Amino acid sequence: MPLMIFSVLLASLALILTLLCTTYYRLNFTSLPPGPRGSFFAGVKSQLPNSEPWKTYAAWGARFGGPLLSFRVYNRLTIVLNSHTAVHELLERRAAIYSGRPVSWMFHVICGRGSAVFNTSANDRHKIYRRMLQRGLNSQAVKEYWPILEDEVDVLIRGLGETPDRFESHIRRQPLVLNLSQVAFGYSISDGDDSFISIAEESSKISGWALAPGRWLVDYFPILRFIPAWVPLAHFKRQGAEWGAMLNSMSEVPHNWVKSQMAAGNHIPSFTSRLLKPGMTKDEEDIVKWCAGGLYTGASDTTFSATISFLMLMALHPSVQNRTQQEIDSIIGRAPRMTDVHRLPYLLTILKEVMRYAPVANLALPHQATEDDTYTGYRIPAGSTMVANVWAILHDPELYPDPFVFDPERFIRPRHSYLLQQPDPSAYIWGFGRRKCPGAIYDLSQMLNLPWDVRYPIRRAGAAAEHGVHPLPL
Ligand code: HEM
Repeated sequence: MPLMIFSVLLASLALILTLLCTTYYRLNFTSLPPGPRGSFFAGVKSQLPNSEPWKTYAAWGARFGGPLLSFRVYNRLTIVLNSHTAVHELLERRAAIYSGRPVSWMFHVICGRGSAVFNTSANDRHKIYRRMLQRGLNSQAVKEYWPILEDEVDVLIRGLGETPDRFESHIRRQPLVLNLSQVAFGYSISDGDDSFISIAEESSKISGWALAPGRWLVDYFPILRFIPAWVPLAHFKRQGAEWGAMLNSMSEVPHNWVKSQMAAGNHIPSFTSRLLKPGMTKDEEDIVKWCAGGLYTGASDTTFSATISFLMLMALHPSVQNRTQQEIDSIIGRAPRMTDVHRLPYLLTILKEVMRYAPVANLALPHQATEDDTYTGYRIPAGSTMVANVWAILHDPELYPDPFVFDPERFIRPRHSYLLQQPDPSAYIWGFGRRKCPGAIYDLSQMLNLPWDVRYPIRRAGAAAEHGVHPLPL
């Protein structure tokens, strides 16, 4: 008996020692990826740039070497992936442990936006969101929106022709009308000053302020969220509550509008009306609301930015425009429709090059590592914020020679050419793993619909550029 107790004690001791040694080894002999270390308390907070952080991360990556870069702001560790191999291995192949979202205590908790598709952690609810979005945005479903897409371009052209000085608002109207109103809610926006547009713009601004990195101490010391709002220094609590109430009522407006239309029996079929069912629980209805909100939020700024980049690059490269026109004239011989697009290979390469040259989401959206991991000998602790530097990858001269030259030809080199064909940027621009953009097919359809119909304003802008006038009023 004593021998048995002794053996059990010995085995337990061995187990404890092994655990201690493993932990000690992991903490000490595998190190964090290199990067700037900053001050003891705030880390690199004061070194973070106010704009274009992707360029700073790329420069830090080059300075410190290696596929990963790490830095700390207060107590939060960020790991930047500057290489396509690291992105592929971690965010795609190991997606099961890299698909979380870092919590922004200010935005997700104090402003109450944690249940949005973008913000929720990779849990069962997120899976339900993704299934619902997939149903509404797969290639078959997207075909149903083609007539709306085609009609909308006519409105855009008319607007650009009649009031070119309101260029930006015409382009902004396009994704808003399509996604917010027609597709998500069956709502038709009357003009550029519609209240739905103001709501959308306001909510995008608030989200930007509430999510600004390094701005809110509560994001780094979440215990601060328990400070009562009346305490003089708790300005963030009062501000967050005010923004939260505004954001909440803004997402309620379109949702309640659909419900009232349905009750009156005169609604236009939409993503929301198709999913709302009588007798739904509050939570089920909330899921529909957040998904429709995701459609709108995902589509507005992204599509706007891609459209502006496309127009500007076309205006600056008249030879590319002319070649597109020749392709359309020789292959289709009339204004093409959505079904013709895949017969226009040059047009498709232009879109690839626009997305590569001026990516919309230069850093995609941050993911979170949900378990401890290692990569190329570096330690990645659970809870790290993982940032894919999409801009650095799409401007990596090893993947894309002369990366700062706008050259659609790079994607159509003949197979036998001594120059390798360059990777399709679609592998990076839509994000990664279980978080990849569910609106990719939809957005491509929308973008593919643009080029021929906007060629008139593009031509005018191009001609102006040749005479030294700024090509577009940006
Ligand atoms: C040029 C257009 C667009 C670009 C470049 C783009 C890019 C992205 C990127 C980079 C992400 C983050 C992926 C990640 O975390 O790894 C994302 C997420 C998302 N996008 Fe898009 N997007 C575009 C248009 C759209 C459209 C048109 C919709 C809806 C109709 C949409 C809906 C969403 C949603 C709901 C998410 C959140 C996914 C999640 O967290 O699970 N996006 N998008």
